[in-house]
Amino acid sequence: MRLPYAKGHGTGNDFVILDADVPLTPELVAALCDRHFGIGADGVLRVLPNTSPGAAWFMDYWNSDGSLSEMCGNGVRVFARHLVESGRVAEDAPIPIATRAGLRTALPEGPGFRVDMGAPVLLGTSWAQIGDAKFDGVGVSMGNPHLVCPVPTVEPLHLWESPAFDTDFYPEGVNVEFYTELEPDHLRMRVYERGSGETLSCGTGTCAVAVAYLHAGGRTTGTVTVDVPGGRLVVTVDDQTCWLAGPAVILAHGFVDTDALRY
Ligand SMILES: N[C@H](CCC[C@H](N)C(=O)O)C(=O)O
Repeated sequence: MRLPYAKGHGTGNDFVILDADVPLTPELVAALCDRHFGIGADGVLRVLPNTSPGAAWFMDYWNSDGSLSEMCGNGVRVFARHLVESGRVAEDAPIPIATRAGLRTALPEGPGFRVDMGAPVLLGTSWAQIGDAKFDGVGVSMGNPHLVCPVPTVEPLHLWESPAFDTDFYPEGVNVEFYTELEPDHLRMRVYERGSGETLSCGTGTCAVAVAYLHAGGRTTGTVTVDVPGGRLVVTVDDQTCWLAGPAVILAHGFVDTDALRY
C-alpha cells in the first residue's frame, strides 16, 4: 500500500505522521519506526476525526515498539503543527486536540506551541535501578506514567536498556526521567521512554520532572526550564494545570510502500 506521511519533531523527539485512516497494527507501527528498514521515528501520530465533543481531531499516538500511550507532549505540538500546515485548522487560534488522556489545547507561540497538558498527579515514591545503582524517585502522572529521579549528573547514566522498576507500582510500565539542577528553576534531563527507549526529549517527561522538582522544593507552582539532549522546553505549573512550551517542526512529506517494510 502506498501511504502518504509527514515527518516531524519537537526537540528531537521525532514522529511519523499518518493522515489516512489506515489500519494500524503494532507490527506496522514498529516497521515504520525502524531507523534502518523503515522511515525511522520515536513514534507514530495518526490523525483521526474525533467523534466526541470538544475537538475535531484525535491524536492516535503509538510508541516505536508498537505500544499505545495515553499522551505525548512533544507529539501534540507536532500534531498541532501538522493540522495547521494541512489546512485543517487556522494557524493563529487555539487548537483543541483529543487524546487518550483527554482534551488538550495547543496555543500558537513563537515557532512552536504552548500546550495545556492537564493537571499532573503525584503518585508517591518509587525506585529505578541501572546495573547496581538504585535511584529513588517520585511518581507523576501526566495522563501517562512517569518516575522522576534526581541525580548529581545525567551524563554517565547508561540508558541503552530499560532501567529496572517496581512493576507492582507501575503495572503498565513507566517512563523514567533523570534530572539534575543546573541553577534554580533550570534543569538538565535524560529519559528512558516506555515503548521507545532513550529519546532526545519527552514532553510529558519534562512536565513530570518540573512538577517533582517544584514539589521537592516545597512548591506547587512555578516555571522551570528543562534542557534535554534535543533542545529546551519550558514548563509552567499553576494551581490548575501544567503548560508545556516548545518548538514543533514538520521536516518532510512523502510516500511509503508498506509492502516494502519488514514486518
Ligand atoms: N513513551 C510515552 C509516550 C510518549 C511520551 C513522549 N514522547 C512525550 O513527548 O511526552 C509513554 O509510553 O507513556
